[in-house]
Amino acid sequence: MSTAYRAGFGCFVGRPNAGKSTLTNAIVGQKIAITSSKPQTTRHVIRAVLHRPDSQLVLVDTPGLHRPRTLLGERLNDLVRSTWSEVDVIGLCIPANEEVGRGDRFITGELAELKATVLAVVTKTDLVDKATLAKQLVAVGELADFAAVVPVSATTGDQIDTLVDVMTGFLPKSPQLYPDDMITDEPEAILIAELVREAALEGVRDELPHSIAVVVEEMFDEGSVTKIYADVYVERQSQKAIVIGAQASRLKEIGTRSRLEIEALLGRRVYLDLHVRVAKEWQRDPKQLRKLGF
Ligand SMILES: Nc1nc2c(ncn2[C@@H]2O[C@H](COP(=O)(O)OP(=O)(O)OP(=O)(O)O)[C@@H](O)[C@H]2O)c(=O)[nH]1
Repeated sequence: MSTAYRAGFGCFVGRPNAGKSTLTNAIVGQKIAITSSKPQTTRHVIRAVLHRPDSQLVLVDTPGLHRPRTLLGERLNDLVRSTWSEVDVIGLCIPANEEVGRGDRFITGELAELKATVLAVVTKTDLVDKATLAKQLVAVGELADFAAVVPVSATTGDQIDTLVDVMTGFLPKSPQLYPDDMITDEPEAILIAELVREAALEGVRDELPHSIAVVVEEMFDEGSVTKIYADVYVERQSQKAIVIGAQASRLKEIGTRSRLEIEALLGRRVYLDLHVRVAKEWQRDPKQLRKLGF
């Protein structure tokens, strides 16, 4: 008996910090989506293609839906909604260690309008004991009539395979969508920019994540080394000083950290040159936004 091939798009949604990016990484088994301990850092729609003998799940990474305060915020929300309307299966992520709240209810309401199959994913199960998890599964089940409720831990890998099985089961019968060897269709430059941005964000405790943007200006191979020239954009002169640090110590740290990640991504030695520039109020300026890829 032959089983029909299934293929389609899936994505994870949920309030900021719900664990969407980490989950995507755990599923793909490789660092593609960018995680950070700060909320709302996922910006670009990054597809990860998950191959199985009889199925192909194309994961689309969306930024968190949030109250738009700037033009950038509005664009992000538009991006989220347009992504949601294109996918076949949506995993609503709700952390096991935080009570179901208004944010979850808001997103659940938005999802009800869509054609996609919606399942709930209770994330970060490693952070709670069994009794707490059981209670959370009940609370999540009461939120809506989900197609399934799957508890997972991206950190330990627990139930990750099960989640993929469940999501794949909801995909439509379809021919393969992408070639076998494809993991992501995101241009390398954007992944690299995101790695630099992630490193830049790590040390800046008091700044909003949206105040930093990174653009790879030039990238070429020279012998065995890939040379990359990237601009780190901040909004204000004072932020520039913070990113650079005393005697450029922070900038060096950002460079070292992201260079190692980029070398791992490309599998080559990398020379990375970072320039910090002030793009005043860039979050509110449509022209700047377009230049930075939004
Ligand atoms: N212990 C534990 N921590 C997790 C797990 N998954 C994610 N985290 C942590 O939770 C935080 C948020 O994870 P992200 O994957 O960046 O969350 P996100 O939903 O993509 O966040 P936004 O980009 O803000 O929407 C990070 O500090 C992760 O390390 C998990 O399974 N276990």
